[in-house]
Amino acid sequence: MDMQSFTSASQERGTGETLRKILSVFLMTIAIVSFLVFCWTKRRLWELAAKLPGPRPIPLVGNLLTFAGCDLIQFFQRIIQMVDKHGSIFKLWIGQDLFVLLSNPVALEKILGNKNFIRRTGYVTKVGKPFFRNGLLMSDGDTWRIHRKIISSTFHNNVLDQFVENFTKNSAILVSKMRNNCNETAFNIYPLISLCTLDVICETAMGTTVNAQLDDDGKYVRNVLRSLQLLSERFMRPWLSIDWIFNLTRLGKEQAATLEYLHGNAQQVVSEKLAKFHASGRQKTQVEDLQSVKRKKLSLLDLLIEDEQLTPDEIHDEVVTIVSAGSETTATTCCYVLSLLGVHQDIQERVVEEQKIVFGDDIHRPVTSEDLPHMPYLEQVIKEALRLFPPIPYLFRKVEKETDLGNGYVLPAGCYSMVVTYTTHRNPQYFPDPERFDPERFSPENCLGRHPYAYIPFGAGRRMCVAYKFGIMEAKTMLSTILRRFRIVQTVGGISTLINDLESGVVLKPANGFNIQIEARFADIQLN
Ligand code: HEM
Repeated sequence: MDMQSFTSASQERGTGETLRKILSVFLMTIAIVSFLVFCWTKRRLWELAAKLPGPRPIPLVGNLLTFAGCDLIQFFQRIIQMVDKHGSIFKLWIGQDLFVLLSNPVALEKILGNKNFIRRTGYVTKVGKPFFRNGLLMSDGDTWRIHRKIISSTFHNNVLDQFVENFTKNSAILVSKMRNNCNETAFNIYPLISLCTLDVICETAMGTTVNAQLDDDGKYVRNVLRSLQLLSERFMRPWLSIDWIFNLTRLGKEQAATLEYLHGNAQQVVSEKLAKFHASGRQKTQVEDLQSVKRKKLSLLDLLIEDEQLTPDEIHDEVVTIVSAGSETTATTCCYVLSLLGVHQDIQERVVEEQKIVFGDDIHRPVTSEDLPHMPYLEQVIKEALRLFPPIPYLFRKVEKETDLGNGYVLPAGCYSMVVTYTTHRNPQYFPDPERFDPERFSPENCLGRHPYAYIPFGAGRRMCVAYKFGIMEAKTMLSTILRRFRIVQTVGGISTLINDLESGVVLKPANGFNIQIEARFADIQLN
């Protein structure tokens, strides 16, 4: 190499190095400025978070390690222990996200009662979206507002009354299956009840008979039940919320196949119903006209199609959401009631006495919609069971605006609130001796003056369960049908076994099931 080319090569190297230096200074400056902007935008959140009680976080991961390696039972227990330790308002950092756990009715009212706080958390939505797509549970903003109004109108009292016939039909199948378990030592009632509520919800929501109770190994039934388990499993593993990681796992692949089948099935039902509606000349039913509702025996899907406000895809998402939201919740409610009555025989007998007033000794007469208002004590029992064991243990909302909770704590905008229903319902100020099962708490006189957010099994505010009346009516029908025929002799291990075993998946239920022993109230039950 001559001198000239050596000089120009070293000049080029020098220029390259200078450029590299300028680039690294530039990138560093961007990183520092971004970090400062990030800190600046978060400063108020951090400032207010610092004033909230809670366990000490670790930089970057926050309190995530508290839950490392937890199964669904341990996760729930850890949350309850933390409420015991830190009180009814405290914070948890999950990575960079601030969660404030609330069990205080006054604070709850400020969050759940705020009509502008309708978004749930990003995490819940991310994990739930593949299942429920854009249905009510997942949507927000104008889509949610418009859809909520439409769906609420389909749950008209006349439509609900018409569904009682369906509740009764499926309850009759349930009790005929329960006969096989009569006088056995003990059995888990959950699978039988959940197949019954699945039959009910598929028929009332979609108008399709899936015969879950008569063929529990059918493809549809297997897929629905498995899809709900998969949802719980993913929900409990935050690292699986990252789609590409989840999609590589066995769970991810199984979920994709399950959902492809379920959504395909629902799509087909929607298309067939749409075609039928168009062929019938698009006649719309007036839900206010009881006779017409009764004559047509319409499902919620039929009503949404007739309404002609939602697109076929939107209808699909809403129907899939209703099927998922409406089956396990009511099933666990009935199972808790039966388990509690197995422990509290005196209360069980009082429920049966009330049934005798309505039905006499007729154990076979189907429940009608007219019968249901005549079972106020059974309703109190259901409400008290829902107090002790709310099927949905947490409610999430994004706190969109800084909110003063009124007791020295202020929630920063951008944090998430996580309402812990289970501990909210055990506040001795509103429910003295909270662990005691006492349906008298829900007598009309005893409810007077209670804080409206002290009892929230169906949520509260604008996003409260859209179908709570449906849930109560279905539970009453099933329980009336069961309790007129069978006595719950005992609940294995009593209530403490239920409590120690609680796992918070899609719903809160004991991991080892609801193990009860039953016997026939009348000898002829073996023959009918
Ligand atoms: C005893 C039974 C039930 C219980 C305990 C229950 C409880 C709940 C709770 C706690 C919420 C969330 C409320 C919130 O975030 O504030 C909810 C929402 C919902 N529930 Fe229920 N539910 C029951 C039965 C049903 C049934 C039978 C259906 C359908 C037929 C249903 C459909 C829905 C839907 C679609 C939502 C979402 C509402 C929205 O975000 O606007 N639920 N339910």
